[in-house]
Amino acid sequence: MPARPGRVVAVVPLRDGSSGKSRLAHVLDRAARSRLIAVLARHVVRTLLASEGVERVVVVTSDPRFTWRALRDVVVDESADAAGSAGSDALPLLTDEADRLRIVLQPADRPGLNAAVEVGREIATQDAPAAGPVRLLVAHADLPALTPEDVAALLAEDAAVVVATDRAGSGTNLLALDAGVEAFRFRFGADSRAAHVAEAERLGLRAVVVHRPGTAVDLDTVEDWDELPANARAAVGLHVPALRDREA
Ligand SMILES: Nc1nc2c(ncn2[C@@H]2O[C@H](COP(=O)(O)OP(=O)(O)OP(=O)(O)O)[C@@H](O)[C@H]2O)c(=O)[nH]1
Ligand SMILES: C=C(OP(=O)(O)O)C(=O)O
Repeated sequence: MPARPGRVVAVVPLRDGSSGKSRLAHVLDRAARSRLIAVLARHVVRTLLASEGVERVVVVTSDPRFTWRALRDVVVDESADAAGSAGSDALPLLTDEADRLRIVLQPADRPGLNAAVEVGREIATQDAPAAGPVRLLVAHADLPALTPEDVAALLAEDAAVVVATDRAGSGTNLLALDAGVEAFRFRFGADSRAAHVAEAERLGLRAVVVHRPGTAVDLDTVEDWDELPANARAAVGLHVPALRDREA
């Protein structure tokens, strides 16, 4: 059995519903990009909450309003039973997952992706060590093919640092890390796979690089869309299938 901390907290950076997916701006208008960001985030958060061993999910965002709207279906129980028992003017009933999800505002004076992940690490470790050490699982919010099996595979790796690369093998789509290693600096951005492995080496930690279809496919470009498995395209819904047509 891996000797890694048993408590896993997932951290999902999600900037906002308007500035992301800029590399799709030539084929999707602003409203469609915003819908796409929401669909992708919902998929990633649902997958993490459904993954064995993930205790809670912390989404760090500069737009909590957008994020709450995007994740509403995850936390609000829309079943007929819930609607019937709640009455028309009652507050909505929450799903079982609701108390395992936290949406956190990224302070304006701590901008950028790496700062967002750092905020997530601080929150994830707030109750450690009293409640036990934490394993951090950082996951980008735009991974349409991610499955609970992918998450399990990353968590099964017995290395202090686990990097799941993007399609090109140069970026980092997910990163698992013993949260107690505070000296580890997040290096998301260009060539982050190499930067994260170098960071592990600097600290004398073992790093493992993982490349799986479900972890490698993010959705930044039209080419990424072409690489998506059919079931992941279906999960994304109606907004993107027209990408090729609109480009022509
Ligand atoms: N909280 C937060 N999340 C960020 C920030 N920058 C990027 N992210 C998130 O990090 C993940 C990876 O971001 P990118 O791959 O750069 O994607 P993107 O936001 O769509 O950006 P572009 O395609 O470059 O326009 C996504 O979940 C983003 O929402 C940031 O400054 N703050
Ligand atoms: C942020 C990263 O990449 P991208 O912007 O391509 O998702 C990364 O791989 O660290």
